[in-house]
Amino acid sequence: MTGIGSFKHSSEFQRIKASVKKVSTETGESISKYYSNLPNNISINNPQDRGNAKRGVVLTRPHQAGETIHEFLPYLEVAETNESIDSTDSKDTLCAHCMKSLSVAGAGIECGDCSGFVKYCCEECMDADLLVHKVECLYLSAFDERERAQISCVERLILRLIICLGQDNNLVSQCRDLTSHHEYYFKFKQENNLVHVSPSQEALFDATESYSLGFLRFFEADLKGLIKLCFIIYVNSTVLQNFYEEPVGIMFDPFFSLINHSCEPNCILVWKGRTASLRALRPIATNEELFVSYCPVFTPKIARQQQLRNSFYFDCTCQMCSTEFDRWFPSKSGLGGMNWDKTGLDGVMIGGSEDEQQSYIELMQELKSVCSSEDMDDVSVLQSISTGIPQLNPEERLMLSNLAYKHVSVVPRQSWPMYKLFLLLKNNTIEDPIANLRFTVLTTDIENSLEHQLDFKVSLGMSFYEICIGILKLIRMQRQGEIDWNLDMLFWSALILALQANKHIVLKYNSNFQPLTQDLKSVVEDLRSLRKVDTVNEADAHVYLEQLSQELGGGVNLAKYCQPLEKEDVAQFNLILESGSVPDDQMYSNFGWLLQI
Ligand SMILES: C[S@@+](CC[C@H](N)C(=O)[O-])C[C@H]1O[C@@H](n2cnc3c(N)ncnc32)[C@H](O)[C@@H]1O
Repeated sequence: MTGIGSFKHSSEFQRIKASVKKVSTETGESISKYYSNLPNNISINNPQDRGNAKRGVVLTRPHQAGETIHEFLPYLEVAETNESIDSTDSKDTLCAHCMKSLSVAGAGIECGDCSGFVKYCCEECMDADLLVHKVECLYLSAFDERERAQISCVERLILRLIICLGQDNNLVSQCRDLTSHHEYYFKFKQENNLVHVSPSQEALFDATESYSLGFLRFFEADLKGLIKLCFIIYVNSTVLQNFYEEPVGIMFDPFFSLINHSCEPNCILVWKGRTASLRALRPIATNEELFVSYCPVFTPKIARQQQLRNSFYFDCTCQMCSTEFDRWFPSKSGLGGMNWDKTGLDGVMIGGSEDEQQSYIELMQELKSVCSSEDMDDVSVLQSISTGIPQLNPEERLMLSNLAYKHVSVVPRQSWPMYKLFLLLKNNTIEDPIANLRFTVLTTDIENSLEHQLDFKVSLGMSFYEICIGILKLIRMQRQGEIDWNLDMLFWSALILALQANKHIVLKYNSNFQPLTQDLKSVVEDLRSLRKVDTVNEADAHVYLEQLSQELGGGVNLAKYCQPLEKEDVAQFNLILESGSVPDDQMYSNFGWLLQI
């Protein structure tokens, strides 16, 4: 690695400075020529009907539901290194180049110069990343270890973008005209806090000031350009997910940045390891514009709108946002739903009963009591209800269980607040395998039914590893005499869960939708391969799960969760496997017993 002194005398340093300066001003010209490597089934257009949306992406030929529209390696990716952020059990340290889980892909090589902050799975990955990391490393080395651990992956993505600009003129041309909304920052600064900004925007503006000054000290580049680059990343980067749809970092890609938002998207990005695959969620016609969702679709309407306004600076006018009531708070009749007041948690039921209105209001008030603090403003309250997963104390847990029990008979189980309750209870019952499996089933069932309703694969949030853990923990408890359960019922439900997980996997990863019987066959095959393990012991089960996690694309270490399996456990699996398949009419009707909260 070169030292900072020689870097600052290098031509690379000068190129970066010149590129940042160039990015600071827009050209307003047509950008298509800078995207000449796009496949010919997509093209960039200028939508007329959505205010300042500028460009969008359209299809040049029809696509079927499930069809791959475009596969690409994101231009830039950064794995999350700050362990306190969104940390989930299944997450593992990722290789900074290929993004594979280090415990799956290899022992791990650390970059010595930044004291192991950046890790790789092998020499090849380290070499492949060298061109960017050698400059990144100089930047990171200026911090002590404690400070470095606090550096967010957003800041690192901006840093990597700045470095890449010096190496790629085409990227400079692409970035010049990307939507960034950095003008809001300058307006806020110039008008001396007169412009209304939310607390989260203010926090972002403060972070921008600190990032851009740090970059200014290091690169001595144009400050306006550096600030614009921060906003290019805020507005155009996307969360990087592992197979289980858990956030593991962020990515930026100039092509993906051109796709506009709809709360009823017609395409979705799915991950196969490092490869991003853009898939049609429904049939899309020639000249139809592509839309992804910038926020989780299954979120209350006002929370979605606030998120879009806050982070992307536009008012969504899609169909889901234009309905009179919020579709995620439906009446049991299916003909109406709640319309929430924008400034509080008061709402009126349109086309449903008063009881339903009362239930929804009570549910939201109680969710507010566990998810937000007293001094939050209305925007933050809504955001925290929709995104927060607080730790519940035993009284709160009991309160939420009773609440779910009380209201499930009044409002539909597939409504958003019921889902939120089950999700909170699922996340707060990790120590109680039975309750945990029960709430996993409940959330999964709702996600699954949404998938059918919407023709849209929402984050199922359910995964093979959760099921494996759930089943194996229960088997162990049964064996140790801690529970006395009807194993038939347990395994039957577990198998159905596994079938649903498998269905999700098949839908996501095969380009054609497959009939149910196919899914069924393949999951039974999967479970059979578990049975095939001759000596049933922990190591074999680990090997099986590790193979599975490798097939599924890295980023997760399934084996960590495996519980020892013994012969009699496998015999129980056999019972189910020998019974063949689950009849269709049982697929979605076997959860009654789990509803006894
Ligand atoms: C990732 S960019 C999408 C590409 C952008 N249209 C362009 O031409 O650069 C995100 C920005 O596009 C605009 N945008 C995206 N979806 C929109 C929509 N449904 N309605 C209005 N503006 C939208 C907003 O300004 C948003 O901040």
